[in-house]
Order: sequence, then structure tokens, then C-alpha cells
Amino acid sequence: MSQQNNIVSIRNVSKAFGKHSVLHEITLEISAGEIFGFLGPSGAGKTTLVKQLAGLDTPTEGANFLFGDKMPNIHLINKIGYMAQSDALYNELTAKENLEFFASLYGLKHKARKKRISEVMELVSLTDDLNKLVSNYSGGMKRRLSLAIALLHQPQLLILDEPTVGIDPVLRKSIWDAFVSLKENGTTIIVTTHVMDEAEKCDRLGMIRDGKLIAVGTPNMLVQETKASSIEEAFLIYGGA
Ligand SMILES: Nc1ncnc2c1ncn2[C@@H]1O[C@H](COP(=O)(O)OP(=O)(O)OP(=O)(O)O)[C@@H](O)[C@H]1O
Repeated sequence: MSQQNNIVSIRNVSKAFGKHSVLHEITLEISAGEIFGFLGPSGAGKTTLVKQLAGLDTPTEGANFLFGDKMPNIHLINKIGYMAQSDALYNELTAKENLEFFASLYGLKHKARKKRISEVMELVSLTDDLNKLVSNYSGGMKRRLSLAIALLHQPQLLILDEPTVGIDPVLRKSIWDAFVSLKENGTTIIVTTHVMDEAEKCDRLGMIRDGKLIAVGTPNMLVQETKASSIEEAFLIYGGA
């Protein structure tokens, strides 16, 4: 794999909050155009790691490089779309007003802004709810709106922290179809999940347990290597069960 293909390079990253060690010596390369999933139980350290990749936190040891530059780096903001685990939306505004606010932060001009807003809302099936107050949105609708915002500026790298929590299976499928078409158009996607059927859809998976990267590979490879019958069983075997 050539060096410039690696959009993300995590080099020997550890993180501690006070005495609490949360990430242990993680090293990993993620290449352009792949859907990479971090799979692990609650508290494993997934959010801590992807926050660093989004430039919102720093490691205690080691370093993260995105597009060849050390993070955090303000100049990379336009290349990254980040969707946090809890929605960062203005509840007292409509969805459209929220989108317009973020679009202006990204410097999208009026005509392009209008076009992108309708494209991203179409993608998350919220076109009919564009003018609704976010306070009247359900939890799943808020997740989808957050995703739409992360997609607004057509980032080369999407970092999505549990993007489909609270979203029903039918919509979940349509959102994953959207991820695949974004990937086909060259977007690199990093997603955290603890849902096994989502893990199967990733090109490669990094299994995280207790802050350690216990296995990396394609879903098929991880299952075959452990002679497991499912990703879930493979995870347990890598975790020492
Ligand atoms: N700012 C912080 N200060 C102290 N401890 C923290 C902080 N942020 C995270 N942690 C701790 O780090 C550990 C990993 O949390 P993290 O949110 O990264 O896990 P996760 O794998 O994303 O889990 P979940 O799926 O539940 O979000 C947890 O024990 C958490 O309590």
C-alpha cells in the first residue's frame, strides 16, 4: 500500500485521563476510499480515538496524521466531516436554519448551499421535514440531520460516531447504501459501531477492547482466521474468550 494512499495514520497512540488509561499504543493505517469500522463494546475507547482523528482531542503519547499532516490541524477542517455521538444541533431552529448555519461556516455560497441542503436532506430522507423545528424531531431524525450536516461540505473523510443509533432498520439500510455510494465516489469513511450487522458492511474492521486494538482485517478474514461462525464470535476469540 503506497504511503499517499493512507489518509489516516495512527502512530503508537495512547490516551489517559488522569490515571485512567483509555487507549493503549494504537497503530493503524486507513487508506483512501475505504469504509473502516471501529467495533467494540461501550467504553472500549472508540469515541476517544475518533475524537482525536477529528481534531477535537490529543493523545497522551504518539500522534495521529491525516492527509500527511499531524492532528490537530485547523487547515484540515474542510476535508473532514465529523458526526459526534451526541447531536450538536440548535433545537430552537428549524432543520433548514441549522443546515444554513453550518453551510455558512463552511463557506458555501448561496446557490451551492441551496443545492447541497436539498441533496443531503434527500440522502437522509428528511426532505419533507426541512422546515420543522428540530425540537419537534425524533431522536432518529436528529441523528439523520446530524449526518446531513456532516456531509454538507462534501468532505473527503467522514468520521461518524455511531451514526445509526436510534434509526430503524429500513432507514439504516438506506443510510448504509448512501455510505457505499459516497465511498464509490472516493470518500473515506470511518465509523464506530457495536452493531454486528453494520460491522459486516465495512471493508475493514478494527476491533477495540479495553483501549487496545485487538484485531484488524476484513470481516471475512477476521472470521476465517479465528474459525468463528460470526464477527461477534471472532471478537470474543480475539478478546481472549
Ligand atoms: N473526558 C474524559 N474524562 C475522563 N474519562 C473519560 C473521558 N472521556 C472518556 N472517558 C473514559 O474513557 C473510556 C472510553 O470511553 P469512550 O467514550 O471512548 O468509549 P466508547 O468505546 O466510545 O463507548 P460508547 O460506545 O459507550 O461511546 C470510558 O471509560 C470513559 O469513561
